[in-house]
Amino acid sequence: MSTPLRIGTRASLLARTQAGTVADLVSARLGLDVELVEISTQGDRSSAPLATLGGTGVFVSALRDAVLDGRVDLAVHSLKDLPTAPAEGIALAAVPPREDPRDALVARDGLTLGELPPGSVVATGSPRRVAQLGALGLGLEVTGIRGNIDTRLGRVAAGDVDAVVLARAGLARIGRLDLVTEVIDPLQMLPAPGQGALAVECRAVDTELHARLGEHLQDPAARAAVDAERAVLGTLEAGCSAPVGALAEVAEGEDGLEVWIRAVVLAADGSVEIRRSATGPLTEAAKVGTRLAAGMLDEGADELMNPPARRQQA
Ligand SMILES: NCc1[nH]cc(CCC(=O)O)c1CC(=O)O
Repeated sequence: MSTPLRIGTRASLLARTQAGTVADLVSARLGLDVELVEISTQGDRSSAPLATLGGTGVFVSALRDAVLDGRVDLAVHSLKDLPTAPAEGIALAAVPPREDPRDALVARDGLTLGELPPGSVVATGSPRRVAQLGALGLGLEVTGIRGNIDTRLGRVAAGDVDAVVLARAGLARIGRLDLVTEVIDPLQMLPAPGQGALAVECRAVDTELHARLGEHLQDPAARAAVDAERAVLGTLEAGCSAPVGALAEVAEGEDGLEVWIRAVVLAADGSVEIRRSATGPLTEAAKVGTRLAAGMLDEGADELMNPPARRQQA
């Protein structure tokens, strides 16, 4: 192959590492030459709260534009940053093997959540993490934070805050697992749908490339798990800024591989929550997620996510 396959990435260390992982897979398994191309996005250029930048899609659309107009052939995203609505002309070609999806605590002095004294300041910009920290009832004070992983870690090192909560996967990818003081059990904090997984997108018209990526890069269990988790988010019509956690796991059942999914929807402060789980065949992963979320809506999930007071303010 003379012209290399161009892989679009955001410029952050995490994004470049993720794209590098995919580049290595493409080169090893498809035998193609690859080239990384950095694309800057609105989410990278601004330090405003994500919600004010238009929420879910800020990191994603600039990369998709580069795929659609032919500057690059593939885009690599953190799957949890993808909006649930499909994008015109773009195919989700592969979900490679997933990192550990759990959240991680990075706290001063090696402390765990249970060891942080009441009144300790924990920083996170994620409504899902804010709500679940509140639900733990530990008397922690939660404060907002933005910026890349290094910036956030720096706030603990500088003593500005007592702890931050981050995706364990991001820390693993940039080689900072040494800083983790607790990997948070999903019983205490369910991760964001798709957390720890990567999305490899290409042009929908590149059907041959799409098929080869699906065959050689995709981990079928990871794909099924994120399909189930994203179906929860899509059915709830919630974005990445909603207090929704979901985690699907794949295991051998009586009739073959099964997906088991847990999900939670919380009030913003974590004072009320709806929690459910469901299971079904791997081949119907998305249906399992949809069914689970429909049950949560029956229990009032929509009112929890969009309380009347907040509707009036908007
Ligand atoms: N929302 C930002 C974001 N998008 C993906 C990751 C980490 C990697 C992943 O979750 O796969 C992060 C940072 C974080 O949540 O700590």
